[in-house]
This record gives sequence, structure tokens and C-alpha cells, in this order.
Amino acid sequence: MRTVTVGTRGSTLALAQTRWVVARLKEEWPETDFRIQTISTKGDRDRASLQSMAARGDKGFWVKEIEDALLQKRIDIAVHSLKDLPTEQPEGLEVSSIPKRVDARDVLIGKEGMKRLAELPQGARVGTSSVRRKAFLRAYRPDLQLLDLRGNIDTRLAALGTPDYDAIILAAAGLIRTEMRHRIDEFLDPDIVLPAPGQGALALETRSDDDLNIEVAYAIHDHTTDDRITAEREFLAGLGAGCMAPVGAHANLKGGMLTLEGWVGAVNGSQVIRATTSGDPAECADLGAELASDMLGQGAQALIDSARE
Ligand SMILES: NCc1[nH]cc(CCC(=O)O)c1CC(=O)O
Repeated sequence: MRTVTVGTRGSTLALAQTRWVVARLKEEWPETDFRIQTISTKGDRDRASLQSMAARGDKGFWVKEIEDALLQKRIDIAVHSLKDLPTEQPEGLEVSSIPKRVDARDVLIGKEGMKRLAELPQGARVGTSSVRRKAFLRAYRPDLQLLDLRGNIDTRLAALGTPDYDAIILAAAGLIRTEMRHRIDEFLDPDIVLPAPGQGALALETRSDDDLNIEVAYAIHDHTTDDRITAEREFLAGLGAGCMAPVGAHANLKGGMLTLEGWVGAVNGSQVIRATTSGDPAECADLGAELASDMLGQGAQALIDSARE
């Protein structure tokens, strides 16, 4: 039997999504043996300085060590949360497969009586470290106290068991993939908090010259998800921004048309620039790039810079 080594971070979520990927691959390739190897990244080891790493333009803190393992042939396929993967891959590597996306929305989990965003009391304490979530939440409810809350899903859920937080905001996808969907109290309305580009989607990365493993990975590729996230990521790339920017993007396919919505917010909540475009899904990359230049024309750069300070 041929063995394919699949590399991932070791968090509960990373392992859950990698086991899901391996189960799907095994359905397509029953004669192949898949082995999971966990790799620790700078993001796992040095969480406190994530924001400063992002400010320095150091984008690959969730993926660098995993990409090195791919290049050195210690692993054959890497599984990443697409949201955490920089918009460009290093020389010699490529994204060879995008499996079907799960729910892209953000969700709220709250204490008793704090289970809906609109009904949180004045000054309620909400945990999130995402500048995107902070920017859009502040624009909607300037009274809320937004408190930093870092760490993996388990750490963040545990924070609700302390007196410090009334509610926390997370990605639905993380809870769904770790079989904690039942903990979700409210799916946030995307008209209030627009999800991150690529949220809820995964990427399988391989060596560019490794035809065999590219074929293995591509068996679970989903074209619709690919068109949607390509538009979202081209929008992000066109803004020159990364996963730590106050930028939301969400694309949908309906009736053969791709609609892309993009937001850029001021971290202090004073302003959110919103724009929408739509067209042929075959033009998904151009739609994203065009929306980005439209937003830059409306002053988006100053808002992105405001998050870097
Ligand atoms: N930045 C960490 C991260 N990367 C991907 C997800 C969620 C799952 C996904 O979007 O696929 C999360 C956690 C979160 O934002 O709550």
C-alpha cells in the first residue's frame, strides 16, 4: 500500500479538520494509506505576539513550518484553514485542492441572558481578538467592551466559564468541525459582521511538481467553493492585506452569477466601507481585484493602516 503523509497543526480544530479530510480522501483512494503528522507553528508557540508579527508583514505564522515540511518531503499534503493561509504560496508549493466549504459565518456564544448580539446589555464584555470582528462590532454597538481573547477553541470556550466575559465570538466552522455546533447561541447576521475571506474553507497544499499527490488531493476539490474563495482572496490581496486586517469578504453563487461583498472597517468603529459586485464565476479573480481597487478609491487604505498601528 502507498502511504501519503498529511501534515497539520496539532490544535483540536486542526486535527478535526484533517481527520475529516483524510476520511474524504480515503473514500476516493481506498487503496492508499493516509498518515497524519502534526507540526507546531510559530502561531502555536508565540500567540502573544501575533498582532505584532502581522504588523511587521510576517504573514505565515500558521503555516511556515508546515510548508517547510512539504518542501523537505517530510509530508506530502498539508491541510490548512484557508483563512490562515497567505494569499501567495512559496516557490515550489501550490494549493491543489479546496474541499467544500462549511458555514462561513461568525457566531456568538453567551452566558444566560446574553445569547443574542442585539440584546446584550449596555457595556457587555465580548471576547474576540480579531480586528475584523472588533471593527464591525464597534460600528454596530459602540457601547460593547471588546476584550482580547486569544487561543484555540477550547481556551476561548473556557473563558466563558470565568467572570471576565459575557459573550465570545468565534467562527461557526470551528465549532461545527469539532462537533460543538450545539454550543452556538446565534449566527451573526452577515449584514452586521461580514465573515473573513476564506472563513469556513480548507486548503490542501502540495509540492508543485508532485503530480501524484496533486491528483490525490484534487479528488476532493469543490469548484463552487474555489470560485467563491478565489474572489474573496483576490479582494484581500488587492487591498495588500492579510488575515489580521479589518477586512471582510463573502462571495455567493446564485443562478450562475457570482456575487462578492467586501467590507473594510476602521478598528475604532468610526467607519465601514462596503461594496458589492457580481459577474460570471469564471471571472472570480477579476471580480475580487476590481472590488479591491474600487474600495482603495474610497479610502480603504487608511482604514487598513489604522489596524497596523
Ligand atoms: N484564526 C484562527 C482560526 N482559523 C480558522 C478558524 C475557524 C475555522 C475556519 O474559518 O475554517 C479559526 C478560529 C476562529 O476564527 O474562531
